[in-house]
Amino acid sequence: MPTSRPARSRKPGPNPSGVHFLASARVADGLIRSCSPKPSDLVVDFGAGFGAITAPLARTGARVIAVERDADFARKLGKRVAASGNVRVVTADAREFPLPRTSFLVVASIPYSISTALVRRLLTPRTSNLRRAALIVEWGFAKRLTAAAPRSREVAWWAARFDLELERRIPPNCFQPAPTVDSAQLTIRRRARLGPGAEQALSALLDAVYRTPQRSTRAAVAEVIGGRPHRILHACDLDPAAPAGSVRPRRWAALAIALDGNSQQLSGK
Ligand SMILES: C[S@@+](CC[C@H](N)C(=O)[O-])C[C@H]1O[C@@H](n2cnc3c(N)ncnc32)[C@H](O)[C@@H]1O
Repeated sequence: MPTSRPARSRKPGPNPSGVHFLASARVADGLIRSCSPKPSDLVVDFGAGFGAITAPLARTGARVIAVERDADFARKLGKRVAASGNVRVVTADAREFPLPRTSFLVVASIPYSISTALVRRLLTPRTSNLRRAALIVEWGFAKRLTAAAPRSREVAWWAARFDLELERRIPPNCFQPAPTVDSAQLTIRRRARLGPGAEQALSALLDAVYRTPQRSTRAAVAEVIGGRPHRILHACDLDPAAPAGSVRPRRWAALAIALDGNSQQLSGK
């Protein structure tokens, strides 16, 4: 896996706060490139700090919302980006900031302490308008989210509807001060939205799977659809005998789409 050599970006100055600021312009650029924001896009930077990501984001011409909880950081960032005209700095907690009601991107080096809460807000709701995200997160967190067979129903729900990819390792020396852990660039891309019927089927499948992940795929699916699931499992190329918890979440999404299609055919829709 490639690592990124740090290329210094604008220094934030003395840092008694314990916050790990991104100090690599190359990492910031890579993050932005993977979302390729256009001037018509709305991009949110959560935990914007002094703008290591906000400032290069502003140069893409996209509309940028920089959310920062620390009022002093937010004030300094506001001054830094005042001339750009396309950045709104908001002093707020990222866990409560109202998410955009239209399609949006997220490019951010998020505070690791709120990673789960933030990703939950972005990926759990059926109505989420998130289209794409590039996040710097703790290495272990990125590994958990991108595991082929997630350990929890929650992560499987995210991975069934979004492509979650661990793009690259980001070493501690890309930050100032350097953290004790490795970080990662996590890229998130929404797949085609499921219809309401397929989403309901997916939710029921994941409930059944993660209640007893070690039982067979055949048993888990039979619980949801009743009767014998052999034909649909075969059609979806799923091994009936494999442990349900070993199946990739995107395969559950494909099965949910097939189940929804079957029920629509049966009801003559
Ligand atoms: C890892 S630093 C990243 C700063 C900046 N994005 C950078 O890359 O240099 C995380 C930032 O998130 C801010 N922060 C911490 N908790 C937050 C929260 N709940 N909501 C919004 N910002 C938060 C911190 O003040 C800090 O500026």
